[in-house]
Amino acid sequence: MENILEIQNLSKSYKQFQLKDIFFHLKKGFIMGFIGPNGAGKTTTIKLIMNLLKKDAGAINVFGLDHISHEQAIKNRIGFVYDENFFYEDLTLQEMKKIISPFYANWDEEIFQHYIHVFQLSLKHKIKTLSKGMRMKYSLALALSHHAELIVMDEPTSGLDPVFRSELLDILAELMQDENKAILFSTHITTDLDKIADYITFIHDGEIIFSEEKDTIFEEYCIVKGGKDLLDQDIRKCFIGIRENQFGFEALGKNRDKIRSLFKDHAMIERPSLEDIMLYTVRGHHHV
Ligand SMILES: Nc1ncnc2c1ncn2[C@@H]1O[C@H](COP(=O)(O)OP(=O)(O)OP(=O)(O)O)[C@@H](O)[C@H]1O
Repeated sequence: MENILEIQNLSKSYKQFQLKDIFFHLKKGFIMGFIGPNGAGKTTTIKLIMNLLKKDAGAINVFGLDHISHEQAIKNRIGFVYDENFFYEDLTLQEMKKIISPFYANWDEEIFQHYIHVFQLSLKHKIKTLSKGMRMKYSLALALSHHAELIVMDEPTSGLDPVFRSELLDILAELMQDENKAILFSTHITTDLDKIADYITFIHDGEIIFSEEKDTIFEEYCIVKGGKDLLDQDIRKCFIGIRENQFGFEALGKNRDKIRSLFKDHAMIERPSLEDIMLYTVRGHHHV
């Protein structure tokens, strides 16, 4: 299966933050959720992919091409949505579209008009009158109207109400009927991804914790709930994160089979959500 996006040993240092040896790849036909808490490095990684920031080291290939030497050709084939999208505030949506659309060889006016209608936007309105959610919808309409093969979205659901968030997820799922496309979708609203993502890449403090198929993640990780009498030093070491209170504990573990054989029927073993995996990993062994 062909990789649409390949990132290897990518590094970038700021004064107080380092992106360390980032690696992951995204295959044609799949949706990847890129998750991590605030400040983990999601936007920095995405800006590096889009060559909006200069990397210190590493390689980024999009459609098998280096992202800098083939920047224009690559950007023609990417639909990019992020909340700092630059628009001229005094222009109408129609005027702004007229500036943007000629940059894309495959611009499709019919699709654009379709999304403007579905998203209930008016092309006569000025950009500066748009709410945060409407602005995001406009960015989406632009990104989805040039037959992009890779859609890169940085926090596309932030600022959107639950009804539209759900509609957006349906639109993305529909786009994936075309097996030649792929989507990279960064968010900290992990419930959005439970539904549609095929792969999850989890970044924390500038490092990739895992980049795996979603189903594999759910097979591997588990939540264990039990009484405090079950906990000793060795057992604690089996867990990635533990929450304890006076009655008992709840913990995130990896290697479900090993944990099941360790606890037998003395503890409850459940399927975690992506949010559980993120929270326990970030908080580690702190008491809460
Ligand atoms: N231009 C910059 N100069 C210095 N530090 C920066 C700069 N841009 C980002 N950072 C720092 O890099 C870290 C990662 O930021 P980034 O925006 O990539 O995180 P994120 O995962 O997208 O977070 P969020 O979910 O809050 O958007 C943060 O600590 C941030 O303060």
